Amino acid sequence: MRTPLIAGNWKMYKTIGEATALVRDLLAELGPLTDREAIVCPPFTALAAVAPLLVDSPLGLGAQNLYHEAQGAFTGEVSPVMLADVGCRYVIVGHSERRQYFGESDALVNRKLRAALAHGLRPIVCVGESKPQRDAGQAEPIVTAQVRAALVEVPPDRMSDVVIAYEPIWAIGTGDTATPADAQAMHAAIRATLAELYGSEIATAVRIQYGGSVKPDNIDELMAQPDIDGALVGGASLQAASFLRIIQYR
Ligand SMILES: O=C[C@H](O)COP(=O)(O)O
Repeated sequence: MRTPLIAGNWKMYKTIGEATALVRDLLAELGPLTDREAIVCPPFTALAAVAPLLVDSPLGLGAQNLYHEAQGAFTGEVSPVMLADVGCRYVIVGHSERRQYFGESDALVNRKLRAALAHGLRPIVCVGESKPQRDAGQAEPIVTAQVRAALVEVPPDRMSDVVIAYEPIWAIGTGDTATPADAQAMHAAIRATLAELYGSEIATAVRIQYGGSVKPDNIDELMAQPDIDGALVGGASLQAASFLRIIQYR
């Protein structure tokens, strides 16, 4: 049985003071989580301030990116060792904004994913098609190819730590969510690809999140789909009330 994962990706928002205030507001309202997991992914600068607030709380901690080396002369980068050290359990890898604005290739995404696993982090690897790709009927082959590329040389026994996030690029920050049926269809295609790569037992156990304009008013219908195992939430994770409602999907 898959435990759904709701993750808040705060992107490049929240100073240390704002981040700690939001975490305090979330924890004030959030009861114990028994059938789901929830995490926040603040910017790097707020991780160390947020981490102690989350100890023994229902919320976990993730980062938004990492570099694939443990240490070295890589000015400006942050390593998986450092993320584990600050208390992260998860790290987002290959978000479409990183692919689009920072030129991250499938090969780099794969290196980052393997580095995360090597240092005890759970990667949330993002895949998704653009609007022109969807309009051309190429969404499924493009997304499943991204999944295959991200998982090169990832052995079966590490797949229980991998989370996949399907985020159609045209749905991110636009208010234009994929319909639950379209999202479900892509999630099923991703799971079929996982079954080809690893067999059905492992494929059935991997969590596949949906991301892209997830809001309080669409989370319930999305989570009702059989292959949607959580959400990667951007804008709606920046306010306590909306993120709490998403975590508390029915
Ligand atoms: O990582 C989160 C996604 O990019 C979705 O962002 P959004 O919820 O603001 O559309």
